[in-house]
Amino acid sequence: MVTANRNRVVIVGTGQVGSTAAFGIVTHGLCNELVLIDHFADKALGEARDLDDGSEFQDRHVKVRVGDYSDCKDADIVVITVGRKPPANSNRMAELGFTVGLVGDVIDHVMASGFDGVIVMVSNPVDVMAWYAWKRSGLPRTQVLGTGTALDTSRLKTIIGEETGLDPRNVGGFVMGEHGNSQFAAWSTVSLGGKPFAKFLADNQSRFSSVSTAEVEEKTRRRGDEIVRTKGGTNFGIASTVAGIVQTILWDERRIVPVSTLLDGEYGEHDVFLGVPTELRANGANEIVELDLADDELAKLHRSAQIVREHCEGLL
Ligand SMILES: NC(=O)C1=CN([C@@H]2O[C@H](COP(=O)(O)OP(=O)(O)OC[C@H]3O[C@@H](n4cnc5c(N)ncnc54)[C@H](O)[C@@H]3O)[C@@H](O)[C@H]2O)C=CC1
Ligand SMILES: CC(=O)C(=O)O
Repeated sequence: MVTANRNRVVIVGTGQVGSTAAFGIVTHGLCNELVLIDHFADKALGEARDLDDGSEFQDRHVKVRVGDYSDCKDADIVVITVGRKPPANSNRMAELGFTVGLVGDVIDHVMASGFDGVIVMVSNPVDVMAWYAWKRSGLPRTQVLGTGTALDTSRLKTIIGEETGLDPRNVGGFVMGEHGNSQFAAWSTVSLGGKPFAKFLADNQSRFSSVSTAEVEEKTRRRGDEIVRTKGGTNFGIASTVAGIVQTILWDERRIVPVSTLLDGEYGEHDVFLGVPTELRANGANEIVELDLADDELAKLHRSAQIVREHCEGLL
């Protein structure tokens, strides 16, 4: 449960993703204190100083400082972004061997501090790492979540916005499953201006004849790879996603976000973390919204579960 005064967020890993997420948290003034930890203490120190130097021009002062694992004891949220920039032409599951040792070490240090807040996992492969962090930490299910398909859902909306020329915030619905190649757009949930998206396209053939759901879905799936290819990693989209999740939890906003959370019977799945719409509260990931997915969508969710579960095997 977060403290009433929304006191402290810790980010472990201050590379491209961690430092940009820190900037998002600072610019939105989400907490009183932001503590940065990195394997290279000088890197965290430099980022903290640089972030704090904008204090005069921020709406609210968030004190940013470098810290160590003892700072996790009283933290409300620990965000984990350790890893490495994704290699070109790789996939997220291929990062498992590199990341798992780092994440295990981080979880042990965080828990040794006496931490009892919410872990937000970002490191890839995020669904596997969130499950591993949940198991390894011994924390309740609500207190460990991954960013899941929250970023992919935002990407889907952005791409629909690009294709139609409309504001992406007109789009409702979810990308679900693995934050990886087996993710899927749950088209039965996707709407534009309140109309099912497929019906919206059919009703506006003359304007949007070139737009297809298959193409939008594929562009969404490939968006991360495209950005990695062009600039060597992704940071802004995920940073906004992390800041949004942190805000929702810290301020007990109760937004429904497709974070990666433990399925314990929902959708007929057990013991696996996947991106599904979940109500976020001050204590983390609460009720999963169990949608009436179409049969083909449910089959895709099961496929994602199978892939994620296979990669969890043997990690403990
Ligand atoms: N879930 C998602 O949607 C996304 C996940 N990611 C993932 O985020 C992770 C980080 O990516 P980048 O920031 O681009 O990499 P990066 O290489 O820029 O930063 C990684 C940072 O982690 C630090 N680090 C490594 N081991 C550590 C340890 N044991 N303790 C403390 N710090 C440690 C490094 O010193 C470095 O500063 C990767 O796993 C990447 O795949 C990236 C974008 C989106
Ligand atoms: C790197 C990654 O996971 C993404 O941008 O989707």
